[in-house]
Amino acid sequence: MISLVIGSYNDYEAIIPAIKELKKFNLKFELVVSSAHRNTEETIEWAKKAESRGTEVIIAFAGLAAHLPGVLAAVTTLPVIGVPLTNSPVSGMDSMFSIVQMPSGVPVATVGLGNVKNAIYLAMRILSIKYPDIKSKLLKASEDMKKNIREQNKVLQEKLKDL
Ligand SMILES: Nc1c(C(=O)O)ncn1[C@@H]1O[C@H](COP(=O)(O)O)[C@@H](O)[C@H]1O
Repeated sequence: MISLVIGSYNDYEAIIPAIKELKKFNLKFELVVSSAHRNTEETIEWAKKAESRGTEVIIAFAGLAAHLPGVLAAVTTLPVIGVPLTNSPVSGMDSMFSIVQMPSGVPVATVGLGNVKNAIYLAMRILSIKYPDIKSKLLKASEDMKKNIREQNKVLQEKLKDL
């Protein structure tokens, strides 16, 4: 199971594309709101129990001073992916640095600013080591992507003829 955490209910809108991706691939997930800053003890308790509840990868989405992924990573050995959201006056630079600059021994994997879908793909890659059906889904998605680019190229070549 993939466990998704958002630091605030206000992050929900931004992560809808990630939820759609999870549903598209028919992956088991849970989504909770929990904050390392605002309900610290509960967040730590949740993360400590995550593995025994069946979580295999945690994805933590947060904006501003995004300490959430790092705090989760500090209390579990599960892989944690941190996603910097872009809702700040500095367009997510604050969350990106908070997530990426973890001290040695407490790694948090990350993806591009606001790239919530890539967090799902990265989680799938981690899980594909254990689950062949997830690997098949990734391979199929990769084939679809290639097909899509070939189609885009066809359209482009036709457009060029008209110039
Ligand atoms: N970065 C964190 C943490 C944390 O790291 O624990 N908790 C909430 N937040 C972030 O604060 C932003 C503003 O939240 P509010 O809109 O609720 O004030 C959200 O993007 C959330 O992820």
